Amino acid sequence: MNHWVIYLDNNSDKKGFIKDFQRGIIPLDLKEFNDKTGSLFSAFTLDKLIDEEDKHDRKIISSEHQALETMSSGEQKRALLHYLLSEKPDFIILDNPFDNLDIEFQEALKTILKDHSKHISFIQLASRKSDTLSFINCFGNLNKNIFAITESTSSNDYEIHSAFNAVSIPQSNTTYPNIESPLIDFKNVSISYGNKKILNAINWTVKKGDFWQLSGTNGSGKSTILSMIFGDNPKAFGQEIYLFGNKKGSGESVWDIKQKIGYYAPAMTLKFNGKHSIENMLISGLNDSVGLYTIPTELQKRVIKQWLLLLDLYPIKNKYFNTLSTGQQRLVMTARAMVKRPPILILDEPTAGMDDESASLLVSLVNKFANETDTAIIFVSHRKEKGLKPKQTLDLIPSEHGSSGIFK
Ligand SMILES: Nc1ncnc2c1ncn2[C@@H]1O[C@H](COP(=O)(O)OP(=O)(O)OP(=O)(O)O)[C@@H](O)[C@H]1O
Repeated sequence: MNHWVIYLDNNSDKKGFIKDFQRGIIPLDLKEFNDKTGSLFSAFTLDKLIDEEDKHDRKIISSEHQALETMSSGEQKRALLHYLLSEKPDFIILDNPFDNLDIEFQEALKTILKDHSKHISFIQLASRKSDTLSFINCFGNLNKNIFAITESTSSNDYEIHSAFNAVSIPQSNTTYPNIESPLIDFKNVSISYGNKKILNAINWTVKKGDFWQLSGTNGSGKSTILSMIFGDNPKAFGQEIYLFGNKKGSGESVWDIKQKIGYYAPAMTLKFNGKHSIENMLISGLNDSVGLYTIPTELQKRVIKQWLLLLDLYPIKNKYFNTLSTGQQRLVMTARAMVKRPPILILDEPTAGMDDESASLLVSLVNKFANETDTAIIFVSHRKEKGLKPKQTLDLIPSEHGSSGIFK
């Protein structure tokens, strides 16, 4: 039985390839899949299922106890795989299956896939060569929408970039009066959902200029922590959580808090599918808006020009953001979260789904933020991202009493 890996890079038209495949427009080399039934294991399928469950108020893969939407990424992927396998397709396309998964769950997923590889073919779409499944026996790559067979490849060791050296991180004209340090202070924070204990007595202080990696296995509570800082998770109220010196829930609106935090998670990119130029995308970061509703000032334009030069995008500043490669889009979005030089920058799994080269570029940019500014950075990731230089790590270690925090 054949199992394929198809390597993706910044030029790959993955969406187009998947769409064509589903419509039966299949490259000649893969014609063994003609007239076979296939399923798609991807973030896109999950979003569709969540939407459908929501709209029709019915469980498709939610369990008795929990809605799909509230599950952690690992739990969602486990539920999705279980559901797809139960439908017994001839093949499953695995779209970057290990994104957002911790090592432990990656291993569990590899075992499940290997067990099923005896009777189901897998087509793995992989941005990282090191993710290649052990039982893969056919290799290809995708350049734009052209598929080609390649030699079997062992994982590549990507050179870490030290790009962005020519220009310093630009200043901003946004000011933040009365910012108290510590910026974030969790005192003995414990959170449960019903009987399920999620966080157990977390004590965590983030100060000006800190560079944290927040890590932990799937379901350990990383998003829960972020939602208590950046979101309006009602579980935060009644806890001893201080943001910029104020107790959470004591008057400051979520909007007040969001103004002082730059935030980027890859899912946000989908919101920007209109016709926004790269320049306007960055300018809109100064105003925290999706589009550009006010005419930018000369000063704002000057600041953004520096950012465009830094990112080496100045010559194409008028190009539409949605025509850029995934890697370039991520760089722009990460910079966009930083243009107002916020006291806190949160990057939530920013390298998920990126190829090795673009991930190393993004890592370089984030290291530069840390070196040249006093913004406190919180980088959430399961991967030990090669080249990333956080000064401290908060690792969430789950137990039946909820996750406790270990500092490294
Ligand atoms: N509204 C909710 N109701 C019930 N359980 C919830 C709810 N929100 C989160 N959980 C549970 O809390 C636990 C922690 O979830 P969280 O999303 O914070 O983990 P995570 O570390 O971010 O995981 P991942 O890396 O997989 O995204 C999970 O077991 C999740 O199912």
